Amino acid sequence: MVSIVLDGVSVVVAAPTASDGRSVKAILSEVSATLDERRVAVIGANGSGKSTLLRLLNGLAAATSGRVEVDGIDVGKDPRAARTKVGFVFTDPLSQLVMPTPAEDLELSLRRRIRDRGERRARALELLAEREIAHVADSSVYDISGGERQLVALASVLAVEPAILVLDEPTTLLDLRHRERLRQVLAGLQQQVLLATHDLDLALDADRVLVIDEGRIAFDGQPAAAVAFYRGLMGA
Ligand SMILES: Nc1ncnc2c1ncn2[C@@H]1O[C@H](COP(=O)(O)OP(=O)(O)OP(=O)(O)O)[C@@H](O)[C@H]1O
Repeated sequence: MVSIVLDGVSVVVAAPTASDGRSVKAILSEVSATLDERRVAVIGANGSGKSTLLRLLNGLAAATSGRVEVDGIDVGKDPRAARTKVGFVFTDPLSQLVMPTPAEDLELSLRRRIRDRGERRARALELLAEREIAHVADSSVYDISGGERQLVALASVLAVEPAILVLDEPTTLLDLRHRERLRQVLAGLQQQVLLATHDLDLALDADRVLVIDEGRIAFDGQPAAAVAFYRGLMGA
């Protein structure tokens, strides 16, 4: 399995305050982990640093110190190469569906791989059919449901066959049926999957779970133990 290496990673940002106007805030502090399991979940309180950790993998966030590596590529040195390895699915799929219809969005993803327009369209429809959403191919992305949009975003990201799939709170906007669909899809993927979630059932599907607390890894291990630890941390 592809590996993700976080080696002493800190992310520090300027956090101006009324008193000194120049203080800084550590969003992540000295985070180290080598992740080579197929399914890794990251859980933690709001604002603990989960999204920032995920965004380090494709260079959307930059490490202030330490090293981030995906599939042997140093993200800090070559974020462009890292982005070819990492597919990113955001909580709100509308933030990443850039074309008017699902079919066109997939065709855009496929443009470098399939030059012929007819072939590209056929492949786009095939990929939508694989996700059981072929019926929305030519609808406006604004007219389809949030669950359908999430599946379109996933299909578009997977169309370029990334080695690693990163998802930031992918079930937040989904009803129970779409959430189950997404869980099944994730379980069947060949890619390494790293996701941040508040959905503890989704975390329990993982092979390994990191609990982030105030920018540090507070627990790293088996899902059931990690969820129990997190519940304790939350006083729940
Ligand atoms: N570029 C930035 N500049 C300043 N503060 C930031 C920046 N990025 C993130 N933060 C802050 O860092 C903290 C961690 O944010 P992050 O989005 O990583 O948390 P999270 O664990 O994903 O939270 P949630 O569960 O609410 O989505 C938050 O307090 C956030 O406001």
